[in-house]
Amino acid sequence: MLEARDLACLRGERVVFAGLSFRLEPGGALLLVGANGAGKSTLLRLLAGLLRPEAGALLWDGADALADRAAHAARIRYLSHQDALKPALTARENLHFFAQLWGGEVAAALDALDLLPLAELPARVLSSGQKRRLALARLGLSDPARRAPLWLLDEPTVGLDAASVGKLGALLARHRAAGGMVLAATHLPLPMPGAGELRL
Ligand SMILES: Nc1ncnc2c1ncn2[C@@H]1O[C@H](COP(=O)(O)OP(=O)(O)OP(=O)(O)O)[C@@H](O)[C@H]1O
Repeated sequence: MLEARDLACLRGERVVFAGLSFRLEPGGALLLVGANGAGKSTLLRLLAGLLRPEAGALLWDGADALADRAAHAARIRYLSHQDALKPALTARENLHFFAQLWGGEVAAALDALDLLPLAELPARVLSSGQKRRLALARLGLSDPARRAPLWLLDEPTVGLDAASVGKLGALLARHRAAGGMVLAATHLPLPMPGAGELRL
């Protein structure tokens, strides 16, 4: 279980948020909402272990989640605003790189976001929505032994068409049904039935 207790975070000299507490149980999901600049991306970066909280604690099963960075990295998948694709590699090769780290079936992960017809194209020629789909397809990788329970998604549906939003919804539902958790910052509708809302 993930628990944030009284988290505070500074960017530059400014307090972005303080006194932030929430819990997320296996199978749970939380939508991060708030105006531009409210701190949604900042919170996701903090939860990913990329920023230190100024105050408060982040706990995983009751223990300091950030004490062991490698252990924390293994339990998360973080999708930022950037798609983190290698432009010269094909869609299939981009996923193959991550499959070597996490395991999983590249073809099935491509298929989950309807990318098999585009598999042999270099990432640089994909449209922006297709690039986002390829970034999201990484979530479909990993064998059960290396499954990362906590997915941190920053504006996952930007640029996606309605069919792709539905496919992402199916991926999120499968993850949660297997006990996974999702935290997603978004200004757009995201199909996550039963998700809580955290307003920053
Ligand atoms: N490296 C930085 N140095 C100083 N301030 C920063 C830095 N990064 C972000 N900030 C500030 O922190 C605040 C929160 O930014 P953040 O990107 O978390 O907002 P957000 O809620 O994700 O916004 P959006 O909806 O526009 O994506 C903003 O005021 C931003 O200017």
